[in-house]
Amino acid sequence: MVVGLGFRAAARDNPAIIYQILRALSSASASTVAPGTGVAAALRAATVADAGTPKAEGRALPRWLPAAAMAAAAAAATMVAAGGLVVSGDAPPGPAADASGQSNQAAAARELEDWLKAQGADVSKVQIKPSQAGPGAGLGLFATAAVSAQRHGASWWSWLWPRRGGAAGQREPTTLAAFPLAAAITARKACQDPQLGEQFSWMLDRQLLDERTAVMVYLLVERLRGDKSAYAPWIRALPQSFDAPINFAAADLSELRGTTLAKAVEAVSRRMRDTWSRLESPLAALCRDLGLRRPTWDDWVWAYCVWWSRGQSLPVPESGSATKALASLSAASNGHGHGNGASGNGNGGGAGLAAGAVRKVNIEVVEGLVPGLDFANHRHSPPPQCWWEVVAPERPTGKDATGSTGSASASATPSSASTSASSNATMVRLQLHAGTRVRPGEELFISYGDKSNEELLMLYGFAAPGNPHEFLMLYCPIPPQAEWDDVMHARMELLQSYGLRPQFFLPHPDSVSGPSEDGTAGSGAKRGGKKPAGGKAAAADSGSGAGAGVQGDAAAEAAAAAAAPPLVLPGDVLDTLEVFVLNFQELAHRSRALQTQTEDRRAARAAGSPLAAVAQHSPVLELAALRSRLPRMAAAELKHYLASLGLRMATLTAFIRLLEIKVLELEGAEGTGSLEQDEQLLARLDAQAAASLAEDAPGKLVYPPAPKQQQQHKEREHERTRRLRAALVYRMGQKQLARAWLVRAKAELTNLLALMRDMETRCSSLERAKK
Ligand SMILES: C[S@@+](CC[C@H](N)C(=O)[O-])C[C@H]1O[C@@H](n2cnc3c(N)ncnc32)[C@H](O)[C@@H]1O
Repeated sequence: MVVGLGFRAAARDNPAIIYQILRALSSASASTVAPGTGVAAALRAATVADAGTPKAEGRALPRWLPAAAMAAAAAAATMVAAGGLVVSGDAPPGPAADASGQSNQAAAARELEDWLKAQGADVSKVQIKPSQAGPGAGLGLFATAAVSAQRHGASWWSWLWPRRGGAAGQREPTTLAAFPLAAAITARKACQDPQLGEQFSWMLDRQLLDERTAVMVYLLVERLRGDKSAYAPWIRALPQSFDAPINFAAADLSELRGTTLAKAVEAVSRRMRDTWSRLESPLAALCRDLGLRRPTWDDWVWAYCVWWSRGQSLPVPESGSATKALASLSAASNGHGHGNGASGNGNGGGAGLAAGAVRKVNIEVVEGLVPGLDFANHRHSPPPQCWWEVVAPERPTGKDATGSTGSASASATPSSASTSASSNATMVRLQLHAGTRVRPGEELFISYGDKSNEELLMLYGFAAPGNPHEFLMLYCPIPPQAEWDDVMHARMELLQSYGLRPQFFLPHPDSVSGPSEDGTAGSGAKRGGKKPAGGKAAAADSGSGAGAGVQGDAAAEAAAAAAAPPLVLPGDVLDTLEVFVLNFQELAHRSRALQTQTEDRRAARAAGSPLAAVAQHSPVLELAALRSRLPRMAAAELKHYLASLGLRMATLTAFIRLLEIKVLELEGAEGTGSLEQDEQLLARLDAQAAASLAEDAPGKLVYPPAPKQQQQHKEREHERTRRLRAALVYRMGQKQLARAWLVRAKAELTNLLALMRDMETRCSSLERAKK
């Protein structure tokens, strides 16, 4: 069975290619690597040899969009910084202060701020210091002044002086900080490296190295360059270790037993090791030539984690604001002039476009790390105050984007960017959401996107309690391809025609919207849907213990099922499940129906007629509605519905089986115990955190300071607890989801069976009466 990474978190490593490239690099200095040399031949050979290697699945960069949650955080006046340093509030370091901790971190943050200013950043309204986002959150961005951003729309005084109020939606966003794109670390920047630039350019031009790997390799080399690196102050402020599970020790990993993440971590670690095994020696030779120490596996993991936890896709407009440019593009493609204000980071925080103001602006997407902005932490609730966008200097219309845009700025060296946050440099701006106000000293949050805890933990090393974007991933078991019979082939072909995979994602059952009246799939989570029940509430929703279901005698069971809210399965989930229960004839029938539908749509498109909405492939069956119509149904209709309900019964049974397996994986002997046990463990951790908070109260001086060994031991304990807590929050969410769906699915099956029985009874009595 293919282990799919539900969150598309796998790195796009191309190990064979990287190996060849690095080998080539190691045997040639900057001036000697050129097309047509022996190196070029070696690389050509490498590309040919690699042609058969399947491409790793690409994934969208973690985009920092607005959304929701920070949790247990407030408790963390004492926390272990991501760099493994113990930080105690804001108090200046006294004799007992951990010299390697707070003072180092504060000094690193100050040095970073000076460096950012020298690059041309405007950080006058922000400060980088220890975050309060949660245990291990490291540093964060804080406001140094009170700032507020007015709501979009007319000002309150506009009825008095209408013209001074300005048009609704045209207000410029309030900028809290601005970072020059020229200082961003991108593949282009790697190409400008005085020693390695030519090699990077040459390899990227020939697509022998992908942009992300180039940036990771560049990051690694920059770190090894130490004080000589152009980014030294930034690198010094970065975490030295990460809580992402690829760094977990075996004991930490065992806390994830039975989860999708555990499988994903295994797969990613294997790929990373594979990449490293190919990278290691050529990279070592390269570093030796540069006079740097030999890079280690830990260096590679560090670069990998830095990239995945801080990298961004930067939409760089040729002119003006990315938000407006994106709005203009969508307005132009929609053929009308009112943008929706969707920003570069998708948070809709930017100013909208006034009607008639459409001006098409080209955008180039650059992947990279933006020093300074990358210190902004995430939360989903309360909503983050900030969002970011790239703003290029205004240029006259009509020019082509690619040559002369922000990308040109992106290619400048850091030092040449010291033009201050002036209007002639492309800047990445941290903007305040309209209608928001921040106080001095308040931590500024952005959103990393509507990410589940699986994604947050995998990429960023933390999980957010009460995350509204949680989902459960289920796999349909597939035998090895060599064992497929005709039916299995037909199943997989139909699945592929639907554009589906043998796996699906389940948000909380309360957040799924039902199918619309025309039968179109109500797939996915309902926006602003009911918040998933957490903790005890969810446990109550889900019965008790592993595999808990509706218990008691048949009457009580039926009554409980009848009282349960109806099960709404997202359309794609239903379609996927049905593919695995249909028989051969039914599969062929579905295939033909799909073909007809495709042809109809093609014909409609050619004729310029409106396209019919794509309907969910399985029929809409609302049990309550069917039951209320039952007394009026004729025999033919009853038979028709009995056939459909028969299929639904099989689908539900398969679904329940998958859920039972999942619950067992999570809570059974191979898993990590029951949800109730997890709740108790989390409560214990909270109590311990509260106790140690009192012990390590900010400003409390301990003299003499604890011996280094003792401090290190304490730091390791903190790290272990932090990882355990993150694993707990994530796995509890998974257990809650699995149980909630199981209870709902079992109740639906009970109701469905009762309805089928009643239909059959009515059908036979109608037929008897006819005779
Ligand atoms: C883009 S960086 C932000 C800056 C980071 N705090 C630092 O010290 O460098 C992302 C990392 O910040 C931390 N982080 C961000 N938001 C967090 C949150 N809500 N809770 C805990 N850690 C968080 C995680 O370690 C994550 O990998």
